[in-house]
Amino acid sequence: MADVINGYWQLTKPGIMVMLLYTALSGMILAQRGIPSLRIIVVTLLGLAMSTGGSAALNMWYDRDIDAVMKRTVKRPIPAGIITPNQALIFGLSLIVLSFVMMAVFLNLLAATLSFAGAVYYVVIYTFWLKRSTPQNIVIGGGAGAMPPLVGWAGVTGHLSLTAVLLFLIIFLWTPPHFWSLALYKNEDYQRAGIPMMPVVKGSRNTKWQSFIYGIVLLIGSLALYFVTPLNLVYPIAAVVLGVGFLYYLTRTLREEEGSFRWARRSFFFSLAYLMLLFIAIDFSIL
Ligand code: HEM
Ligand SMILES: CC(C)=CCC/C(C)=C/CC/C(C)=C/COP(=O)(O)OP(=O)(O)O
Repeated sequence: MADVINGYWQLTKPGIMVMLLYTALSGMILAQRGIPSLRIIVVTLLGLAMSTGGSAALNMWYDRDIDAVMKRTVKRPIPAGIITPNQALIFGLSLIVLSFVMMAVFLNLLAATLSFAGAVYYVVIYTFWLKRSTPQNIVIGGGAGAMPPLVGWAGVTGHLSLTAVLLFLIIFLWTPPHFWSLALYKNEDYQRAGIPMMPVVKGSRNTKWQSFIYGIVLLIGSLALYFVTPLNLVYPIAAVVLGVGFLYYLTRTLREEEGSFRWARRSFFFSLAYLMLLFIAIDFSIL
């Protein structure tokens, strides 16, 4: 029984979900320029947890064939035989529908629709279509993971703004260096599963260069936020320090010899710290 409960929990990709919720909360604090009401926080984050968790479950339902052949994913609940594919399908669909209804009734239709659109984007556009067909899969698919701040913003204000779009853009530009750093050292897995990730199709050198270029554009995009919404100096300082730090890791990755993945691994972990700290800096720049 405990195995099954844990299996359902794992279907939601909890680690990634927490980060997605964190970026949404950060967007909410910026939209409110302070702490929003507890009711809005709870409904928005619970709704998003259900739509992101539900779409992760549908991703695992659809990808069960490739998850079973990749070392990193073979222990997931479906390939491990803990949850059946149909259970995952019903669980994922129910969470997404419930999330939409709850947000539409208790929050507003824009937030509910954006959250639903994020789930469709991740499941249908990324998982069903792009992931198995093009090396640009995660560049375009990154848009799904960038949607939570838009949902948070809409949850608080009932509309969108240029500032919200810039938060989206920051996560969108961050996704390629985040994911490709990992894909470099998980290349064998993706090759075996036949997924056309960038390092599989274009090789590691080309992928590292592309990551570096996204890193530069990300630094510029993160600074743009400072010019569209009032923030104190903490933000641009953090954006420069973190952005230059990320570029340092990506440069070391670029310079390490073929077959060594020490800096690729470090770049992946730095990407997680980068996003967390940048969004903390946003909130510290207004509070
Ligand atoms: C298309 C977009 C993305 C792809 C393909 C992707 C891919 C991945 C993969 C494959 C891992 C697993 C690492 C492992 O199992 O060792 C991972 C970890 C992680 N990702 Fe991403 N990611 C994407 C976007 C995002 C976004 C938008 C966020 C948050 C805003 C995020 C946050 C995280 C976190 C926190 C982890 C570490 C926790 C964990 O592994 O459970 N990712 N990512
Ligand atoms: C607003 C809303 C509902 C947005 C949905 C956002 C969402 C769940 C984004 C997840 C992005 C992500 C972690 C992709 C993992 O890629 P993968 O599935 O290829 O990774 P895997 O190989 O680990 O399965």
